[in-house]
Amino acid sequence: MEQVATESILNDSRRAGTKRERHVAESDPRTRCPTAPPPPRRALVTPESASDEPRVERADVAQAHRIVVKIGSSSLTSDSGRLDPGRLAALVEVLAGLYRQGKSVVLVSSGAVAAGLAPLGLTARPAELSAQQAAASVGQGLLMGTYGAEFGRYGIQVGQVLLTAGDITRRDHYHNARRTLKKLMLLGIVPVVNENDVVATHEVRFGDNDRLAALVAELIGADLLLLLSDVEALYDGDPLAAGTGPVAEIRGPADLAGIRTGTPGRSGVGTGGMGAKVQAAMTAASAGIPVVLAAAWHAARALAGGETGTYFHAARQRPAEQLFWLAHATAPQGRIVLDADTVRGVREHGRPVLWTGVSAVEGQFTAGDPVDLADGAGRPVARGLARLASGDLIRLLAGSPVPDEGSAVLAYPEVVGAQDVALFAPHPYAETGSG
Ligand SMILES: Nc1ncnc2c1ncn2[C@@H]1O[C@H](COP(=O)(O)OP(=O)(O)O)[C@@H](O)[C@H]1O
Ligand SMILES: N[C@@H](CCC(=O)OP(=O)(O)O)C(=O)O
Repeated sequence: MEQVATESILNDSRRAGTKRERHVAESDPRTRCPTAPPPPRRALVTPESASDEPRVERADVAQAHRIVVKIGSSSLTSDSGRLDPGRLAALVEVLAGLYRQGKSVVLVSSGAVAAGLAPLGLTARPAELSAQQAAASVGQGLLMGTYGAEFGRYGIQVGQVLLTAGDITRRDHYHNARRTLKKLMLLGIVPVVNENDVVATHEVRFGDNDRLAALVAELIGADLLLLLSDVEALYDGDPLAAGTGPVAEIRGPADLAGIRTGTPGRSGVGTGGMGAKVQAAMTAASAGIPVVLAAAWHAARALAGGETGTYFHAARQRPAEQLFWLAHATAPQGRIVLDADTVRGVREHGRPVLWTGVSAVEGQFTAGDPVDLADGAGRPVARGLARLASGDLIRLLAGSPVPDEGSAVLAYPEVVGAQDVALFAPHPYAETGSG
């Protein structure tokens, strides 16, 4: 799971109550551009103080109109790890209530692999990818059949939307997915989204659906993301360990300091664990979307703005869509290491990356590809869109002529334009590796 966060999120977490089901370049003349660069645009959202937008509070959740609800495998399965139709029915009843109020709902549902276990005679999630894919192939149909029947009881139609990480990475596909989702909602159909497990590979895979849900929330311009799981909230440590407790709210990255998240719970069917949920929640929050992380059995209460689960405050401004996509939906094709002046210029002044500020090039990319920008210690600073192919950049740095494009490059020596940079912020919470 990529540890990408935007600068946009702000700052004071409070621990809440009970412990119930605990299961639960700049001035260097070398870097001056001979032609005027485009005016620097701050990457993503600037801190909270820069905005006059009112902060959305938890109680406002009840007013949300366009809602993405994500439910994990662990909340759809019985203790034996099989799909539990009763749990699906309970969720659908809540979502149908939203629908009746005229709200638009997109459901991101895991559970395909779990639903396929029994028909394939399996008792646990298989480790082998092809076996998971076979289970998902059988299970996705059963999952949709059950959702179709349950929503049908309320006169609601559902539409299946299967996405791969690759679909989201490509900008034209990203836009296509948005068009389809919006059309379905316009038609009064509830989209049921899952990863297209059957074609996903180890390399290009969401794995869990948390990040997918955050991306879908941005895609449709949601005003709420509800992440439902088998635990009542984000805990400040392993929920099963003594002395840990639920966290009521996260106002920004600083609140994550000291919080330890582990891998999936004991259901044995979830995949991402709490780290993936926190990452997804922060991603959506950085896009200006408030997030509630709650237990599936508290879905109705969470949607009514009740004090349950963990509330992640949204950034007050939505970032430019292109920068959100760049930071969160793309996969870097290579890495450009920058000198210290250029790092400062990019981070603090929104300046472009000039080839003279590049100290090393890693990987193979072509012009237009997403690349990570790193500092001298290799720490990722930002993601940007390369204007030069890696080969040309390496030739340029070596002082060799660049075929065809040489004169253009020297006249306008930006390797990454200022408007094509999305800054990263470090994630202060720790992954423990155990749930
Ligand atoms: N800090 C934490 N707070 C809450 N849950 C945690 C934490 N660390 C690990 N977990 C585990 O994460 C599990 C939820 O992740 P996962 O099994 O992937 O669920 P899902 O199927 O809903 O995606 C919980 O059951 C819990 O045991
Ligand atoms: N796409 C997969 C999701 C796998 C999974 O378990 O995800 P999650 O429960 O969100 O951690 C499926 O439908 O089985």
